Amino acid sequence: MKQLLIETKTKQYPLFLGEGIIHSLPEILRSLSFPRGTKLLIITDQTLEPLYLAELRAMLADDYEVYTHVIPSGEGAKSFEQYYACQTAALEYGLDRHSLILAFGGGVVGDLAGFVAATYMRGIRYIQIPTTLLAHDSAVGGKVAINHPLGKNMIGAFHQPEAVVYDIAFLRSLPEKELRSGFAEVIKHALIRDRRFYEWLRQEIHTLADLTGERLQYCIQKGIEIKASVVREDEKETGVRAHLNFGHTLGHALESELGYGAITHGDAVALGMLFAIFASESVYKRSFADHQFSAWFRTYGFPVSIPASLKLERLLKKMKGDKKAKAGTVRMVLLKDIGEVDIETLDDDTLSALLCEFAQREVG
Ligand SMILES: O=C(O)C(=O)C[C@@H](O)[C@H](O)[C@H](O)COP(=O)(O)O
Repeated sequence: MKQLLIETKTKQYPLFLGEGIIHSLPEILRSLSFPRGTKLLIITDQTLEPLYLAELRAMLADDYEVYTHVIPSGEGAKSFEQYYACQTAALEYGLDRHSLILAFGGGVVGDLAGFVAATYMRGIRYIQIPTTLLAHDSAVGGKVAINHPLGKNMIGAFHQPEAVVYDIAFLRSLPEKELRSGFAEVIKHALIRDRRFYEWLRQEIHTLADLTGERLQYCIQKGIEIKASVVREDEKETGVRAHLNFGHTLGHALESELGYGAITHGDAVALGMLFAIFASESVYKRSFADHQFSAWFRTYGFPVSIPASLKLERLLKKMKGDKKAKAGTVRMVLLKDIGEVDIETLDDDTLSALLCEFAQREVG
């Protein structure tokens, strides 16, 4: 089992990474140095419940009074209704300020359960136990949130977990679309900070089928290290942390416009990255050979053009509501070079023209 340290201004916590490490969860929890309460609430989703919940519950029963709460699977569960149901469960089970929440699942469970932990009795401890590739990103760094029909992750907090326990054995049973979704964030991490890792990806990962064994573990570890280095510099997104939003300005608008869950987060971010690269070429007057990126992305099955059903004006409106926007003006993360990004302010006319051109471009 590997142990990485996630350090932020307010907290340091371990990330345990390995195959089959879920079976060591009781020992891992005992090794953590916070005062232990009596109650523990596992929040998970309907897909994971029949596969693992009974085993997980039994594993922890010697150390805790274990309670469980199951949410529907999918992005739609990051809703106010599900958040409220989690809070009701926590109150009914009598969780107190010393209780612990386990977020057992992918990004949706992690974001929702983390936000429940951030706000229950003004904040209690929680552990992230990611089960997807996407969660190599979302489980690290303490961003927790639910969605609003008017925008993705609009209601949330920064609340760091006590630990992240990442058992890559869970990834074996991931459906292809979930693997692809997580891989988009791996590509993002490479593009924003690490040219050599980007080159490695282009050489080694030709199809999603290559994402197994040592290659998969390398992608996860590199992604986590890059994410951790950004969060170490800037925990609360006052500066460089916004770079992690590369591809997300359009990506989040797509998710919200299509309806949460209609497109995976990673597919939306991948298309958002293609748009960001397209905009970067125009703003920085340089060429990244956009068509090559589109062709590369297409080999994994990512969408490369904006669905014709979407209205560009509505997408623009959502992009203007992005969290990085200032006084209604969009600030997008753009690619200066492979491994280097910056934030640029784009006025409405420029953004609108770029989006139209992007939507109409020929993808060979
Ligand atoms: O951790 C971050 O910071 C990120 O921006 C990582 C993103 O990949 C992730 O999707 C995040 O939840 C988006 O944050 P948001 O603040 O734009 O909602």
